Amino acid sequence: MASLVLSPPLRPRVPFPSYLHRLHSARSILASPGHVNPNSRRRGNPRESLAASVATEPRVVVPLPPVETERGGEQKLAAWRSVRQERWEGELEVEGEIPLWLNGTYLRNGPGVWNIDEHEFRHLFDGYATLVRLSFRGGRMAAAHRQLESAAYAAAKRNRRLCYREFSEAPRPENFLAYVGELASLFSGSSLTDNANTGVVVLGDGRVLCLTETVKGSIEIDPDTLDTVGKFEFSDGLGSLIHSAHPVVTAEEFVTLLPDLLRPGYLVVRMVPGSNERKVIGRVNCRGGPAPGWVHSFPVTEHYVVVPEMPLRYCARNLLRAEPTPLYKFEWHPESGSYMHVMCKASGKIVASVEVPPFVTFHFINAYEEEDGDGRVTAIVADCCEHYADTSILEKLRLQNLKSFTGLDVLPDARVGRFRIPLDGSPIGELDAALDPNEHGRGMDMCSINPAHLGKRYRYLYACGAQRPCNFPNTVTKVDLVEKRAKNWHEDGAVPSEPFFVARPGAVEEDDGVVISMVSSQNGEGYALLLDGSTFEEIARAKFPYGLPYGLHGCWIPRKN
Ligand SMILES: CC(=O)/C=C/C=C(C)/C=C/C1=C(C)CCCC1(C)C
Ligand SMILES: CC(/C=C/C=O)=C\C=C\C=O
Ligand SMILES: [Fe+2]
Repeated sequence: MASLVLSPPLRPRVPFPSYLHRLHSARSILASPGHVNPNSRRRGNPRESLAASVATEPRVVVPLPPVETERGGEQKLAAWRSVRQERWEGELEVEGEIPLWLNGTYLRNGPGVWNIDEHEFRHLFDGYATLVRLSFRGGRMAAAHRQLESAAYAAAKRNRRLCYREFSEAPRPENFLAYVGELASLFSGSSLTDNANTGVVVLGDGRVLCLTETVKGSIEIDPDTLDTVGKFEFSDGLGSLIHSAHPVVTAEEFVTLLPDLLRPGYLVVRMVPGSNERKVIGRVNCRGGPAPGWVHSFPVTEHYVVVPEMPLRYCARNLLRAEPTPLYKFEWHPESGSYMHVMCKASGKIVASVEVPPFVTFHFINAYEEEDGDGRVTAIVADCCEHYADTSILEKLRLQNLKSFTGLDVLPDARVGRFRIPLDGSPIGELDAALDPNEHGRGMDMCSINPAHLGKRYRYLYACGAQRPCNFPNTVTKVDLVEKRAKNWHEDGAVPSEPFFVARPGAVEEDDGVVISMVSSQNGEGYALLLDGSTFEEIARAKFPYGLPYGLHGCWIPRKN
């Protein structure tokens, strides 16, 4: 069994946090008889307030769990296996050179625990939120890993069963009365999960939030300790239960969309630093369908918010079901049309609403305004990771499918979908591939850009692409939207997470910086990978002492001094 003592012990050249070698790790608490909670057989309502559930656990050194092995002793990819670390911290040995200017913290959130005892979750998006941190200073790298103490996670640990509705999983009511109670709690939102497993953002005032698609799953954390601070309470009484998992966050504002399932549409809202109050910028009424389209993310330009209306729409009936449907809480309505709406940020007025070809996307990449010779904005260009209007990608993200790669090429094709939304009153917008998708192996998701280009013209995007055959995006790709070429990083059998671009302070070129990704490698290990943003050559990697589960989105917090 591996142990967490780094060998040989590293002697910091620059002061590092003193907690680096105080470690606490435990695998699958929910499966470990040693962790049976005395309350675990408790009946009644297992849901509780987040504040009550925030636990401060003792820091003790315990051995690392053995890396799971397949029959015959061959080690397995950790990406889709639960890797529980209630509290782990350590310095990582670096191969290569970390630029001395890289000074700050990269935080990544994502599902990382997909079981409760013997019960294995169904879908990638069901897993309990897992934070991994990389701290860079003076060319060195330290790391930390913790579970987020959401009420959903705390209740699952305490009761050893699912207590809240996750993306594809719902607690099974024990009888008809309990079922009626469940329905009532669904309308109040109390049965929805607060498992904030999708992203992590830094507000302009420095507060750090983990987020998911339920509004109650907005949870503040302390980036230094990864402690769960508590639920982020919005003080505005806007009342929506769900929002986009990806608000657009800058030093000046937090902008997000609140889908309205009763009167199909979206509220576009804005919150400023230091406040917990979202103010309504405006409202978009849906043009099609029985319900709003899923808005996992949306793009903005300097002056406009773009509201996508996909034919993959929320479905009230599916929300009420305990059993998953083929598209989970959603339904595909191609007949309802697909639209892109553009709202002026200053006035809340809708300046364009055009019909576009059908599309399926989780992630918008960026958007910008096109001007004519007189500086008048004539169109909005909005780019996304587009799945050819094929919803089967949702099914491909089931854990059973992710875990059973047979060598067949089963990842559906994806492209950089580029919308052109005219602002001259024409009713139709365009959607085309921004470059030949073969440049990135016809895989495209989990994207980032240089944040200095948010809402502006830009040339480069970073994302995960594909080296086929594969069942999941397995490359890190840099796309040059001007040359229409891509550079691809790949390692056999490895699964890299979202490449995250960090600009060099003082940089002039858009791609002057580094790209960080966390890789789960074929042999069961996990490492942080640094690529040069410009050449896309590997500049450093640093191995974790255990395998890393897959994670979703990250953020960068520069060090202040
Ligand atoms: C991880 C990720 O990308 C998406 C997570 C989405 C979640 C947890 C969605 C949850 C939902 C419910 C539990 C009920 C209401 C609808 C919806 C927001 C999809
Ligand atoms: C990981 C993923 C899609 C991969 C497709 O190729 C989507 C994640 C969505 C949530 O953040
Ligand atoms: Fe996402």
